[in-house]
Amino acid sequence: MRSLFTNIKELLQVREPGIKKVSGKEMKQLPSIRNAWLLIEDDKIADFGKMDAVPEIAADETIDASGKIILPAWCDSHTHIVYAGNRELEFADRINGMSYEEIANRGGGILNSAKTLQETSEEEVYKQSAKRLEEVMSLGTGAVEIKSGYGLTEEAELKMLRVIRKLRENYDISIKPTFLGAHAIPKEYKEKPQEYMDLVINEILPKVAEEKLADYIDIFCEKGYFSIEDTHRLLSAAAEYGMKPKIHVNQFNAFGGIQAGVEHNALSVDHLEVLNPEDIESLKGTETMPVALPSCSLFLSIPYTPARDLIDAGLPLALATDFNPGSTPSGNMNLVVSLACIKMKMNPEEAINAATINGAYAMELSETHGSITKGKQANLILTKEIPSYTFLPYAFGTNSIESVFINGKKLD
Ligand SMILES: N=CN[C@@H](CCC(=O)O)C(=O)O
Ligand SMILES: [Zn+2]
Repeated sequence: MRSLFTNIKELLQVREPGIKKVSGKEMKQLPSIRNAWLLIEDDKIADFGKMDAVPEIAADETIDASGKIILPAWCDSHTHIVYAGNRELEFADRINGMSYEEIANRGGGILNSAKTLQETSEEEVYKQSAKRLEEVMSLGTGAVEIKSGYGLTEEAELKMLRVIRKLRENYDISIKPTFLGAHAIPKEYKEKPQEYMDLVINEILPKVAEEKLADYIDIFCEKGYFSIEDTHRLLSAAAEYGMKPKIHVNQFNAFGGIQAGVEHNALSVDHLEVLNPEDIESLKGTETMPVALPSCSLFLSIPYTPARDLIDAGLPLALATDFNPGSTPSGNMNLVVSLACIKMKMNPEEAINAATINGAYAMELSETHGSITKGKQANLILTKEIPSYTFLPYAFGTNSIESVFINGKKLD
């Protein structure tokens, strides 16, 4: 099947093969072709160029994209899409003055979601999660990472990871699974947290590895959750199974989480709302991608990741949603890109790079996703008629997407 797009107002994020990520000043560059054509063949990008030099092409269908922009689908490298139920009651509590921390301390928060997930059947968790996955695909997401972490028992963590596996089997979208057993300390381990770490490392992790249920390891390295020592221990154990770290650090406190991640060659360090100059220094010269989650900052009214400090220091930055029931009940990458511009002072070019090629890097997908490159997966966003790509983050409440193509297929 060959589909030809013609008269594309602007074809965005056009790159040669081999670009894994963009950093610092490069993030300001968003290569594009104005008045372009694009050919997709089955699930891949076959060719593209300028309309004034369009070759004779025998296509099965031709789509006139006059006035419209085409860009690569979003790459969302940090989500918790698999969960059960919701936490709208805690949302109301927060409106009435309780903090996220206070809610967690009274047994709510992650433990609340874990209880619900433990009590929900695998089929039902799948059903609820599939609905969310379909929603984010329709919003332009073409590759996604999904974490466990609302199980917190062997049975429930494996249940979550099997749901992720089933989503991978049933949906034509790249999904990268991450094991986040160390997301919170269950109530029964409150006085003996080391025993919970023993359970995660000695019992659950080997089963996850045996069933090949996760590519990555994650931990919530935060005061009141897991320490630097826990982080070193878990990441060392996971390395034995070939699982690379993608870890939650510096959400509320900066106490060495980034350095721990970098020491273990983390693929990404995520959140980073609270950063000190040493954190930025320690990321320089590494292969670790910093990941910002601005919808979480919006929802919890916490600081936004200081994107300018990171980018101006020459570092790369990726943007992701953090879609989860407690801190970010939204998987909308379009909103993330808008917030990055409005609240983090990222330029539209930087935000689009962060949400495409750098997001792909944070899932080890930059060879196949994240740019308009010959041979890459045909994962595309076709916009409505819009004045420019800056209109996407500018019109933050508007749906500017006309259609989404994943692996060459247009979503219904
Ligand atoms: N911070 C840790 N984990 C999730 C939120 C968990 C929750 O509140 O359910 C996050 O990334 O924001
Ligand atoms: Zn998260």
